[in-house]
Order: sequence, then structure tokens, then C-alpha cells
Amino acid sequence: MSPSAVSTNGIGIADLPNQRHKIVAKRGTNFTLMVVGESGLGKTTFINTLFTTTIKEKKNQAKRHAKQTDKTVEIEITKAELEEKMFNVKLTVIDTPGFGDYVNNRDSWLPIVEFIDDQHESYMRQEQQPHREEKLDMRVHSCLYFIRPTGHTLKPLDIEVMKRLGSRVNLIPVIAKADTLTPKDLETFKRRVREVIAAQNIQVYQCPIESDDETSTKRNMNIMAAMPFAIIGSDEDVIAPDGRKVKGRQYSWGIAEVENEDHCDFKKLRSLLIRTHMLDLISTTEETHYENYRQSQMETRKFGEAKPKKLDNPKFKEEEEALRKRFTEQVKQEENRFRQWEQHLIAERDRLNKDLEAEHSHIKSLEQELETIQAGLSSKGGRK
Ligand SMILES: Nc1nc2c(ncn2[C@@H]2O[C@H](COP(=O)(O)OP(=O)(O)OP(=O)(O)O)[C@@H](O)[C@H]2O)c(=O)[nH]1
Repeated sequence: MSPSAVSTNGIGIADLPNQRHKIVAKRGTNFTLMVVGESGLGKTTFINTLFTTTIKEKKNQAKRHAKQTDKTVEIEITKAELEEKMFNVKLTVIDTPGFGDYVNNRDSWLPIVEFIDDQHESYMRQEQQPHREEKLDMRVHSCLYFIRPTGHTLKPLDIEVMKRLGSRVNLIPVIAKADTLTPKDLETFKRRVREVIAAQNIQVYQCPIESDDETSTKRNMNIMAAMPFAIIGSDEDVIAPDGRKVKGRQYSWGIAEVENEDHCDFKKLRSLLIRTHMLDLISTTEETHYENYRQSQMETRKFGEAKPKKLDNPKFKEEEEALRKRFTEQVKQEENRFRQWEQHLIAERDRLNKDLEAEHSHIKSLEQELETIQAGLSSKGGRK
């Protein structure tokens, strides 16, 4: 049978992508999105803008300050179910609020990377069980890395974290709060970020470009050309100069519109994430990232063997060392204080002893005086 005969017989291979779409549409799908970035870069706002609903509550500013003294990176999981035109998405948003907030940010990314690995690990362990239905799956399908809009270039910490994330998940770099840069500065910043990503071999998500129809191919090319996506987040409606009510940010000089392609790449990123490439993000996670994890683990472990616990976490080691130093210093200080106090007591005792001696000799001299007086009196009485 010739290949053309197969397709004319209508086996329907050409329909496969649509069939997959139909199956997913019927059953719904799980989609896990992770946001990583420093505090206050607009991650929560962006998530709420993306799904046009309040998925995550914003933190209050006072709490944000209080949190900066706490040196852990908390992982926050929020679940939501979205339905649009009969398509059901079970969405999981994973936020890493405190990332990069501290003076010493070394290893602050470890809990994030471990979280991603743990989800692969948990899925792999479930696959190895006799009953594999209803698996709990929180593998991260896409990780948005929020870059601070400094206008300069990526920081060493950004590079380090992005390298580790890129080898584990579909990493999508975004430039946060794009409205704070002028269009010219934004373009230069984007170019610099792209150059660093290429020079440092940071793996970022690449969506498939080629498509059956030219419009889709063009759209895919456009999406990829916008990486790193400049975004503006806002859950407030503002009135555009032409009277339209739009999501945006109001300034004295005008408004920055979220969905205006001349202002930022929000629409492109939204299209990539939830319209055109959600299924690709899910399947590349399964076929590339999960598979890489599974293979690397299978090379070093026997089937079913538990993952060895990492006890030598450098972050904990450093903290333990600092704690030990602080403890020794405190003990030293207390010892010094005690010694000073002891010396003070000895000096006080000596002073009191001297006083006592002086009093003693004073009494002695008074006694002597008394004796002399008494002796004088008795001799006078005898003579009478
Ligand atoms: N100029 C500007 N401000 C923004 C943008 N997005 C969010 N903000 C503001 O930035 C502040 C922080 O936003 P959040 O969304 O709470 O930031 P976050 O990254 O989630 O902060 P954490 O949850 O503490 O990590 C808020 O006052 C937002 O209104 C944006 O695109 N541009």
C-alpha cells in the first residue's frame, strides 16, 4: 500500500491532533503554572490579569515587609477550575513569594528547583505502583521567570536560577512592569536579556513554529520573536482616550494598556499559555522534562527505590554554621559579663572587709579609751 493510499482510505492520521484536542476538551486538562521572581514584581497581579479573575489574593504591603526578615522561600499553591466554551482546565498556580529578597540570595532557588523535581519524583513513584489510575499530578508545565525591569541586563542570580529552571521545565522569561521603561529602553533591555540567554546557554521554551497554515506559522514566529515577554499587569479598568474601558494602569501622561500590543506583549504571552500552546507545554513537560528526570533517576537507582534524601543542603549547612557562630559568641559574651560581675563582687567584698577592719579598730580604740577612763576612776576612788 502506498502512503497516499493510507490517507485516502481515511484512517484519519491527519486528524490526530484534532482528536487529541477533542479528548482533552472532553476530559478537561490539568495545567500547572509556576511564577518565580522577586517580591513585588507583579506576579499575583499578572496571574489575576491572565485569567481575568481573582485567583490569588494580594498580600498586604505590611506583611510583605515582615516577610523579608524571614529567610525561607515559601511555595504557595493555589488551585482553580476554569471553564470556557465547554473546555475545562484544572489550573494550579505555584507562587514563590520570597524569592531573591535577601541580602544573601545564594541557594535561595533551591526550594524551587526541589519542588519541581519532587513533582516529577512523585509522578514517577505513582507510575511504578500496581494501580496507576487517578495519579496526583502537579508537574510544572510552565515556569514564568519575572525579570526586574532595571533597563541594564540580567543579574548573576537571574542567570543562575534560569539555568537551573530551564533544564527542568518550560521556562518563559518575562520582563515585569514593562510600563516603567520607555519603549526604547525596553527594546534595548529585551535585546540584552536575549543576548545573555544565548551566551549563557539558558534553555528557554521554544514553541513549534511550523504549522499547516501560514497564519499560524506567522503567529508562532511573532510569539517567539517577542521573548522575553514584556508584560503589564493590572486588575483595574481605566478609560482609554477613545472612550474604551480597558484593563490598564493610569498615569498622568496617559494609560498603559494591558492588551495593547504596542504597549506590551501580554496578549502574545496569554495566547502562548492558554490559547495556542497549552497542549504543547503539557506534552513537552511529559516527553522532554519528565522523561529527562526519569532517565537520570533510572541510571542511578533501582526500580522502586526511594530517592536518597539530601542531607548536605548547602543552604542549611551555612545556616547551621552561622547559628553555631552566633551561639559561641553569645556564650562568650555571657561569660565575660559573668567574670566582670564576679570581679565587681570581689572588689565589693574587699571594700566591705576594709570598712569592717576600720570599724573594728575604731571599736578597739574606744574600748581602750573606756578602759583607761575606768582605770582612772577606780584609782581615784581607792585614794579617798
Ligand atoms: N507599574 C506597574 N505596577 C504593577 C504591575 N503589576 C503589578 N504592579 C503593582 O506592583 C505591586 C505588587 O504587585 P503584586 O502582584 O502583589 O506582586 P507579587 O510579585 O505577587 O508580590 P509577592 O506576592 O510579594 O511576591 C502592586 O502595587 C501592583 O499594583 C505592572 O505591570 N506595572
